[in-house]
Amino acid sequence: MLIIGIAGGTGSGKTTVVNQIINQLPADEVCVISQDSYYKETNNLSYEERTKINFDHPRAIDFDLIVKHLTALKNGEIIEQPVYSFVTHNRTKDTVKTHPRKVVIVEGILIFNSEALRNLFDIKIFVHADTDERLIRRVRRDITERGRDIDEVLNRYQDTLKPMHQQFIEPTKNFADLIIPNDRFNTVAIDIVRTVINERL
Ligand SMILES: Nc1ncnc2c1ncn2[C@@H]1O[C@H](COP(=O)(O)OP(=O)(O)O)[C@@H](O)[C@H]1O
Ligand SMILES: O=c1ccn([C@@H]2O[C@H](COP(=O)(O)O)[C@@H](O)[C@H]2O)c(=O)[nH]1
Repeated sequence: MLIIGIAGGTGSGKTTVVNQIINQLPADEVCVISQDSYYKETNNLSYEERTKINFDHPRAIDFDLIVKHLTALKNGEIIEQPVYSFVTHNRTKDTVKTHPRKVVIVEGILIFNSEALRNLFDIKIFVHADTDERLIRRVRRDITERGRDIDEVLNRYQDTLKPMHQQFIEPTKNFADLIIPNDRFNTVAIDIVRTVINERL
């Protein structure tokens, strides 16, 4: 099994890069684990309280469960990946059966913050896009796909996204084996990653 970790700031294009990597691979040879699925359960909080959570701080993530699930996949076991709702800011009651595959891709802003998780990756990739580009993408995406308004996105950006990016996400670039510049679509980098994967398949 080849386990690839793909980190990078919000809006850097991690999900897009993952989709570009996997869209030419046989579906039964690859699976994706999203860090967003592993936000800690907050059933004890009201919706109002959940909107105040700092989702860009490592303590918001259930790293123990990601490590447990990844280890289970490595051991050939099927896992029940949680499903997260950005509308309710909580896990839903659903799960997605995720089968062990030859290639497992884990993507998320904070995945290189956990040493235990880092140690499970065979290849660590950091997707980079400039701050202004990421902000523009985030504003567009959160309004069209995640039901937010412009004030909510900009306030969250100033109060948490920017400082958390500087404190926790950008420094983990140093752990990367490969940095993909993604201000524009980077087909050369995607081809290189695909070649590495194909060699291992
Ligand atoms: N290289 C790129 N050029 C232009 N837009 C991009 C690029 N990569 C991603 N996007 C767009 O930016 C937004 C955020 O990308 P996404 O892959 O969801 O980022 P992330 O998963 O890192 O938050 C999406 O709307 C996506 O279509
Ligand atoms: O309920 C939530 C949980 C998280 N977020 C934001 O999501 C991004 C991480 O997702 P990307 O796809 O990598 O952008 C993170 O910056 C959180 O602030 C949210 O808005 N609501």
